Amino acid sequence: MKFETVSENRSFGGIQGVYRHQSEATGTTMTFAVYLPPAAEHGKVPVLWYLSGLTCTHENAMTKAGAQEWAAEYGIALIFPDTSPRGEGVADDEAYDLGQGAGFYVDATQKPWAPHFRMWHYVTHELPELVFSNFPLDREAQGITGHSMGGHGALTIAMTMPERYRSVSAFAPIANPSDSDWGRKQFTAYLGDDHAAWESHDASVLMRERGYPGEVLIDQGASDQFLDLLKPASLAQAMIERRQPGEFRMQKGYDHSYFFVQTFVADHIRWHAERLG
Ligand SMILES: N[C@@H](CCC(=O)N[C@@H](CS)C(=O)NCC(=O)O)C(=O)O
Repeated sequence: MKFETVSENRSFGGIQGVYRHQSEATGTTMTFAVYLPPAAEHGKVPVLWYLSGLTCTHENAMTKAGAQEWAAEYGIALIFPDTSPRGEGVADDEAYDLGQGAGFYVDATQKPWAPHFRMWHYVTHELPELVFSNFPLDREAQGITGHSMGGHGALTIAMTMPERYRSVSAFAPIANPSDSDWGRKQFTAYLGDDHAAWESHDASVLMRERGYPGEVLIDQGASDQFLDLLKPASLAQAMIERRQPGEFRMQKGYDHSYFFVQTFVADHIRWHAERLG
């Protein structure tokens, strides 16, 4: 699989790269970022996938989360995919929470989204094939995290493929999209009226039905301006019903922004590093 280098910068002794490739999954050019820690100079390193939220590209977390310092310290690589296909021939919507920048980590089945909006396949199949064949990454040591819409992606992907994603955490995830305006509108657009498909992309439903075989770490700002849309209580309730091991932390005074993410990112990277060994 071919890709081109957009930029590479030294960061905390490692390399923060941005790359571009022609994606078969989305039929578009996709940009992604990879942070390789210094340890990657000596052999394959564990990988933490970081999925971003609404309106984001590969760049938001890469420049705002402050994750590289901790990834360097714990010897773990970071991968930042984009959040949707983009471009002139790609369907879009005027709203910030539908279309480009809002792929919701599903494979759309409905018009006009189906031809390009295949972010589940992109993030779980195509991009892994590309990065594992081209970077010194340990395929057997993958964890996944994300923020908001990306937290939804991380949780649903990890609970669907726990044998592959050996650790999972989330920052302020969209926790119960089939019962939220951050979910119903997008699932109707991308997946139609097939509520079984909705449920297979709903972290609270998946938590109730299958849970995750390891421990789960969730951080949620207690002053998050989007609490009504994120619905953390649904996920916390589902974790209790499932007897899911893990930590669900309400962080006093924190909002939804990257100031919240950058405050707790070290805890999350340590969490993954400890489990990916
Ligand atoms: N209406 C807000 C909502 C979007 C929002 O808060 N997005 C979060 C994820 S759900 C984000 O990470 N924004 C980009 C950033 O803070 O860099 C906006 O357009 O900024």
